[in-house]
Amino acid sequence: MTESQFEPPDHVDNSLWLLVRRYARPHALRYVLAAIGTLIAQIPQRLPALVIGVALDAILLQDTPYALPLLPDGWIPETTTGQVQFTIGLLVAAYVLDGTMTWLAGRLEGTARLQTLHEIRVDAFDAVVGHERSFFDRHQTGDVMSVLNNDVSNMNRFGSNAYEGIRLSAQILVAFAFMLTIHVPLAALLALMPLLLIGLCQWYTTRVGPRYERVRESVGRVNSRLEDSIEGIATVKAFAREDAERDRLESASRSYLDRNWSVIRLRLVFSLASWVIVSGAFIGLFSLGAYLVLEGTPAWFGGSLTAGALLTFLMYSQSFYAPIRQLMLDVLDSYEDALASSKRITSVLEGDHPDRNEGRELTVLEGRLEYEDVSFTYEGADEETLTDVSFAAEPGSLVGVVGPTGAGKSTLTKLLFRFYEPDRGAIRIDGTDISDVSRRSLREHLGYVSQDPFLFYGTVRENIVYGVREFDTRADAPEIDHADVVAAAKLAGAHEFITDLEDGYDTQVGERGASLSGGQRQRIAIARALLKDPDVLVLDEATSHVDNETERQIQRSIDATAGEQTTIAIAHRLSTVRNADQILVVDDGEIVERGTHDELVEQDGLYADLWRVQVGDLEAVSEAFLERARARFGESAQRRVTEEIETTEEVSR
Ligand SMILES: Nc1ncnc2c1ncn2[C@@H]1O[C@H](COP(=O)(O)OP(=O)(O)OP(=O)(O)O)[C@@H](O)[C@H]1O
Repeated sequence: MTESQFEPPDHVDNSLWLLVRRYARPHALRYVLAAIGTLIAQIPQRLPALVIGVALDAILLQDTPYALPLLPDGWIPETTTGQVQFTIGLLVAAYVLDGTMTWLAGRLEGTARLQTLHEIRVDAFDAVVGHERSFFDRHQTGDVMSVLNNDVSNMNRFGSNAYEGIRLSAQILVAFAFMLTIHVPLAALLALMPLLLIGLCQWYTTRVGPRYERVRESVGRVNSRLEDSIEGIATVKAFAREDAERDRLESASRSYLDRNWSVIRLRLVFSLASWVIVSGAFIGLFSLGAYLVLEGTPAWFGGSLTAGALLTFLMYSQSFYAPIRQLMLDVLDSYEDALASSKRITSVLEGDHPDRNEGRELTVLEGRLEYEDVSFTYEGADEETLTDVSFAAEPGSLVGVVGPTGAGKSTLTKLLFRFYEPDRGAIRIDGTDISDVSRRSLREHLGYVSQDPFLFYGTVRENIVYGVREFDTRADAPEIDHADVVAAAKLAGAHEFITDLEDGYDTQVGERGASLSGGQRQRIAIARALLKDPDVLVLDEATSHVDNETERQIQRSIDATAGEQTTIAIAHRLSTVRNADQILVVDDGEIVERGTHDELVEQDGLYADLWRVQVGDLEAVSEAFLERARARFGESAQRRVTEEIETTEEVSR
């Protein structure tokens, strides 16, 4: 896999803007009201400094008369006591208004932001599960999870910082407006300082953006490593590879650390440079202000400046400098980080994934399945995996698919589900080309049991009903008739062991069904597929983990249901498909032989040799077969064949 696995498609110019447009815009009213509330709250927030400055000059120093901008003189009490009370009243009113507006705005913004994120996460998940199998061949699960978790959470950080950005901008503007009311030339001088910072910001963003992209990638890699090691914990332990896994994680985590550190280093330089500019400006302002107060202000520089006014001005300048720095450091920084995350999210959202509802509904009347000259190559593979595969399965028939490992048997059935699209040829059900119908409706008619089926965390019962009902533990979820569940479990040879479990059908199966044996898991998966009552059932080595007797029992059940559904059974154990109406022998992506068991034994080809090996008739195995086995396994071929015979004999006994 390449370094940058999640790249937005070409038609997306600005990923972050796309997410904002699509997900924040529907909540625009709440965002705008929150922004207005934040803006309004700035006025009462800045008021106390102004009032205290005026009160200081007028009441304590008795330098100037008590006067506030925009307030008619008639409103101001004349006595000192009255002015003190008036000042206190103004302060209380300012704090109450500030608190109320901030609370309201925070509430509006908080609910809108969480709703926005919720929608992004759900849509991103929907897009991920909408992708076909090739997407999951290309991306590691942990990396995909990090898009859904870390990158979406990163958008949350950006959302709250962007809101903070509005608050800070308002604070800057209001502070500046108040400073203008005190001393225009001094305020104008102060306004030059942000200009110095713009160049610094440009320097920072061009450097930090690519670094954040690399950090996001390494978060994905750490997640992938974690996921891989924990998922494969049984293998890790069996091979005593804990230390090796630790080393691999350490290397991924080290790369994350290094990349993150390179961001932090840059940020520290940026922070220091901005601090120098801001502090320098503040000291310059204080020096100039003190000089003007002591020496008197020339008329051309705006006239008099009192000590109280200078104090207020300096307090405002703090409400001006601090937010500018915070805006640069936190908001700009989280913007760059969110930009990197938004690229990964839009790559998932906008990536080329098919719409599972696109196409017409599939109607199955009989269940006749037909492959016509189907060829297929996996992405990135040099050779075709399937070449000109053609066969027809009559409604209700059982088709066995056998052949050496890696021959293309599973691939053959993956195309039926449209997990992948064939390069050439067509697959038809009752004459309808499956590429014309929606994937959803196609899959509603199909059942699938793999060699290593996946059980979800939940009860046995929930896993059996999975294919026909939402995996839903809500008390009011529609119920499936328990008798149907039991009937499916009986057909799958699972009922007996389920009733022996401590809580029967309500037994928790553990993570991925960990508390059950491989054969038990397979039987639950077969029950799940049979309960769905599909028109075409695919069993991909579905009974490989069960003993011979149970397999025979399941076979009898499937034979009994055959006639109702068309079944394709892939098997290495040839006895599994011995009674099939038709057996396809696949070798190197092609169907090399076909017929019933007896016909194929009669043909004396590959199938006949495979059969002889499995029944222990080694003497009769053809020289061509042994030659081929030698080519495949080298010197140990003979030994392997003998071992297989011994195993088969043991199993038969
Ligand atoms: N997702 C994939 N991407 C690329 N190549 C794949 C993928 N899945 C399978 N292959 C390759 O395609 C070939 C056929 O694989 P397939 O799983 O269909 O074989 P099979 O006959 O079912 O084998 P087995 O009996 O061992 O299950 C193999 O060479 C395999 O390596």
